[in-house]
Amino acid sequence: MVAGRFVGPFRPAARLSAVTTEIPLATGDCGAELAALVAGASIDVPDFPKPGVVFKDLMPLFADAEVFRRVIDGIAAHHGPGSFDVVAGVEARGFVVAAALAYAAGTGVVPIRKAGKLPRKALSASYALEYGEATLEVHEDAFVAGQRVLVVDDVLATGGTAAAAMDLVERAGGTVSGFTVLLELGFLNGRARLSSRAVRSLLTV
Ligand SMILES: O=P(O)(O)OC[C@H]1O[C@H](OP(=O)(O)OP(=O)(O)O)[C@H](O)[C@@H]1O
Ligand SMILES: Nc1ncnc2[nH]cnc12
Repeated sequence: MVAGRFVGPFRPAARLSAVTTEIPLATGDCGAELAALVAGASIDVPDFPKPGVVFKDLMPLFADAEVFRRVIDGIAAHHGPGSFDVVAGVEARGFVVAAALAYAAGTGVVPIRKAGKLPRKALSASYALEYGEATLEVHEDAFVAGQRVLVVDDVLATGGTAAAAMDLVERAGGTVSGFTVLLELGFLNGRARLSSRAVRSLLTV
């Protein structure tokens, strides 16, 4: 695998003009191979969802069977068997990562949902993110007391979403074992806000 090259059948350059093929050396917390996979399968979309924001689109990574499998298996291997009891994922893109990782690791998955979607009594946390504000919720009985919860998402930007998600996990009785994302926007300093947590990103840009 060469950093910056697409490894699967998906070739966004043929479909999307926004793709950048000159990708700088990829670095992250889980090794050069996983960093390169994420770098090679994300697309920068300027001014989405509002002017000034460069949106990191990871849909090509999810759509490429080989890249998706290698990324999910790589996360599972990095954490090691038995290092967490359940995966929690943040709606919506985090669900894709969370469900696949839970399946690969042999655990269950707890969805942390946007407000108003859960049918039973839920805990809420409101927060700001790079391009707006939102509220997350989790069922109050989502976790067995002390259950080790690996929280996952696709992107770490300001850290507002991650902080709210982990706060909810702990208020619901879980013990956060870590927070893992595919892609971190380092210039937004989200990691500093999560300094008491074990944060891992496959790729930091
Ligand atoms: O670090 P932050 O600044 O909080 O931003 C990161 C969050 O932003 C995106 O979610 P979004 O709310 O856009 O939801 P989506 O997955 O439904 O698109 C992304 O999936 C993260 O959850
Ligand atoms: N720039 C960005 N790209 C994709 N997802 C995000 N979530 C917050 N900021 C983001």
